[in-house]
Amino acid sequence: MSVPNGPRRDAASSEDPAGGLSTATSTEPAQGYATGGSALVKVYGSGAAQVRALDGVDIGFGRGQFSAIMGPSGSGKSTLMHCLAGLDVPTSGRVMLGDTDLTALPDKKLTLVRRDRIGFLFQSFNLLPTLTAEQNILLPLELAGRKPDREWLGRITDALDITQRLKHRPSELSGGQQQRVAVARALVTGPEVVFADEPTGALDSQSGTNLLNFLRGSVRDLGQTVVMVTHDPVAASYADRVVLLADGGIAGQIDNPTSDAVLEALRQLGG
Ligand SMILES: Nc1ncnc2c1ncn2[C@@H]1O[C@H](COP(=O)(O)OP(=O)(O)OP(=O)(O)O)[C@@H](O)[C@H]1O
Repeated sequence: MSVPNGPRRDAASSEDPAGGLSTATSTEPAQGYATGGSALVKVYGSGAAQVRALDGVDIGFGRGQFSAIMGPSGSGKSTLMHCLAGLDVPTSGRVMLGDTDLTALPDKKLTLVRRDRIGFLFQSFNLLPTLTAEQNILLPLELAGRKPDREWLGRITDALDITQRLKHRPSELSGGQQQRVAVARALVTGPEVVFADEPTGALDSQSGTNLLNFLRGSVRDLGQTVVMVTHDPVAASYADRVVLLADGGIAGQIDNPTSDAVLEALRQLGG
């Protein structure tokens, strides 16, 4: 799978031609990044049942970078991603999407930001069963009242090798095809950031490899920013950077990770 030349990538290009690749570190504040958080705390429950899922996290993800978030079970990966993506609200701290402070937005505006500026990719493909593949892909645009860019749509679906399957419903597609439809849906709006939660978790290894290559290519060729939560060191090795979490805090980072380096880091964290 190769990645088409994109139509327009206003966000990824202008301010940071280096794509943030060399400058991002896990302890810098949120501003100036595609997405990030400052002093993020997330507390669930109260009293004896209280859990501090995030315990003062400072993190920035550079534009045009493919980042993986890893760590032992319960370390706060999903919580961090959900807070960054505006799916959950931190107890305190600030979440930035570009120059927008998500934590300062009222619910309605946050919904619009999620719809218009963020792409989502989950382990379960979350396609609507009654819609065709094409209708599923175009849904975010439809909800936004935006007209599809047919050329862009054609390029994405060609690159993902699903052009022949667009009239089919999800139940008529393989798991790998369904996930590729979900990828097309995540990219169709030209989002500033794609958040992916275990995107290869439900795929066979060949489909998973294809998907990771595509995501990698979208970063390389389109300047897409991708933030992925994964348990899989091989999946993480496709990223430019791995951020390690432990007990709700940043435990380290690995630039240009190999699966062995990730495995060793996780072993040290007890994951
Ligand atoms: N809605 C919730 N209510 C109460 N506690 C929660 C809730 N969501 C998460 N937690 C707790 O917060 C901590 C962090 O959870 P989180 O799901 O972010 O971890 P994770 O690193 O993604 O874990 P895993 O790898 O198992 O998916 C855990 O102790 C979890 O039990």
